[in-house]
Amino acid sequence: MSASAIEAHDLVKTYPGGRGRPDVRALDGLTLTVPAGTVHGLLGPNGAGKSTTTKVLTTLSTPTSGAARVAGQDVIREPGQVRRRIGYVSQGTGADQLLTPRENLVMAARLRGLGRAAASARAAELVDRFGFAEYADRGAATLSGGTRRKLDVALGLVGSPHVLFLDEPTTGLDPEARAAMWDEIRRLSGEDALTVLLTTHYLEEADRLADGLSIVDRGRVVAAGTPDELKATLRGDTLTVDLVEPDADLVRRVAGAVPGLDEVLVHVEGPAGRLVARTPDGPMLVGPTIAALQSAGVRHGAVAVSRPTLDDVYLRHAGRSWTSAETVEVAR
Ligand SMILES: Nc1ncnc2c1ncn2[C@@H]1O[C@H](COP(=O)(O)OP(=O)(O)OP(=O)(O)O)[C@@H](O)[C@H]1O
Repeated sequence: MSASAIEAHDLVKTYPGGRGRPDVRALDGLTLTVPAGTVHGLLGPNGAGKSTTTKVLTTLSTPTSGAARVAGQDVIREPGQVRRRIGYVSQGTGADQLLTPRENLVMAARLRGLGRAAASARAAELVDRFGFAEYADRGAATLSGGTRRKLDVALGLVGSPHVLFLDEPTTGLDPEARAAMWDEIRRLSGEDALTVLLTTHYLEEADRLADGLSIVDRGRVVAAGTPDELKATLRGDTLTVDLVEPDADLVRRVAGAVPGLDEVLVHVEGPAGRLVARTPDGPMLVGPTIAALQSAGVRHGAVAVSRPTLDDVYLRHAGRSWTSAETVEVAR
């Protein structure tokens, strides 16, 4: 296998709009390279094109144009070869709730063409590796959400893939189960030199887990690199001021007039609000910003200066805020 486990070049995928509506360009020239043995995060908000990318790379969907190779094989010309080398864990559970985890694993192994004895051995290996011994012979429906999701991942590994695709592996899990899943994914990639491509809309997940990241917006990769590299592209600090019953227009006007405050965002949710701005020197700007807000009669709470986060990176590259794309307004 080449050093890249996934190479996608200029992928375009167009869906018919239907009823006279224009076509939907779900992928608009998406290019992606994932080195073998790494965890790569495809990060983007709903509708960015993450699932469509995964479908093309797992051969479930044919691109309108462009090319891609996965585990050294061409997804369009050699889809069968690609499928033999990958595992895919979709958003919904792949486990049969009427079977036990062990029976699910055996069935998946049999479907992959393993004989009875080999399938049982593979299931036992995965039960052991995922620490399922206690649950292995209970109905899958009785498992906790986190354990069920781990079973999904184990099912994705039955065929000993080179590349594992995880579509939103922790959506719907509580924080503890999410952290356990992160540990599992890290362990998997470390132990087996497995390449993992995971889609997520959790910035924290991408930051903690991914060796490399591609930020996807409107069907294109708008920024790529390690989480630290991406954050390092932003110089300066983020200044955040909690607001009490704010007048968004007034706050935007006042903050926008403070020299040195850039990319001022005002986010209002019910009686609470938040001012977020970028600045080359956060500590120096706290005083002038608070003075300006107070002299305009704006009531505020906590003030914080922080180093850039992936949220800021996304804002810079996609031109809109991550956490509240619909509610945030940008003033420049
Ligand atoms: N089968 C389809 N027919 C028409 N449009 C589609 C189809 N599948 C996806 N789309 C559209 O393509 C765009 C990208 O969708 P996609 O599901 O890839 O995004 P996503 O980033 O995975 O979002 P989510 O996090 O919601 O799964 C969206 O505008 C979506 O509505």
